[in-house]
Amino acid sequence: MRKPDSKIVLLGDMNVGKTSLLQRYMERRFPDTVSTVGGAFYLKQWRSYNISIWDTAGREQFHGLGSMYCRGAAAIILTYDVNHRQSLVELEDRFLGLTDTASKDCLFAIVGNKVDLTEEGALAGQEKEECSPNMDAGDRVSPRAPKQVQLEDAVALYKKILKYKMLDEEDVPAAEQMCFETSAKTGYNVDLLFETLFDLVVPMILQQRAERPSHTVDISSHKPPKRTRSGCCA
Ligand SMILES: Nc1nc2c(ncn2[C@@H]2O[C@H](COP(=O)(O)OP(=O)(O)OP(=O)(O)O)[C@@H](O)[C@H]2O)c(=O)[nH]1
Ligand SMILES: [Mg+2]
Repeated sequence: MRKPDSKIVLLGDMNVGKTSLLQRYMERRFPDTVSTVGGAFYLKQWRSYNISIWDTAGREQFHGLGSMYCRGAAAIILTYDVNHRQSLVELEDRFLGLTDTASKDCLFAIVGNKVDLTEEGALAGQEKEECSPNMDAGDRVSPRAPKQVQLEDAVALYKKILKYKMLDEEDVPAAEQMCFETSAKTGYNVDLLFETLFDLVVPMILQQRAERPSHTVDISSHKPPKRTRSGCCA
């Protein structure tokens, strides 16, 4: 297997839907999930590049592994549940520090999942998309409530992250481009999320390649050393 060209990591509290988002994108379905143990990864070919996408465990007991998974990451998806404010708070309190091992120019996306459970999601007609024949989880009817976390709260967190990382707003993608509301259940915005990130990491891959010292020796331009009379090389 070829070494991945880039790495994207999903972080966030348990139960916010990290595994479901990844399965929705990679397998185009919404299966029953079990709480992740440690981590797992998928490999996605995007154009001619291999991108690894790491799913991590949100459970407290696996917290120590988070920074290991983030090592060298080109992008991190910080995931919360729009129906649980605390899951957004946890991103700042518990997960942001884990990203210190990521690449220095790491991108951040902030993703509020489970919008299908909100009144707003229902009004936006997201239920229509979910009637797929492959639906095998979550097809129970859920009571709807107003969203507990607004998109502006995610935008505010994005701006805090830039400060924490000492990044200039002008040098990174705009908050509006990097804050998403999704539903792994209906598929709402899931392709947009992953594919926006893939398109943003490709130039990073190209830049890394350009900066990497070349180990290739051009033998056609190599001249053999001149021989001296004594037979030693000059
Ligand atoms: N209604 C709805 N339920 C969802 C959505 N995404 C995930 N779920 C449900 O939420 C529960 C947790 O989903 P997971 O994907 O396992 O959550 P996780 O973030 O991977 O959790 P950990 O692995 O423990 O960190 C499951 O019952 C999912 O079916 C969504 O968009 N809408
Ligand atoms: Mg999981």
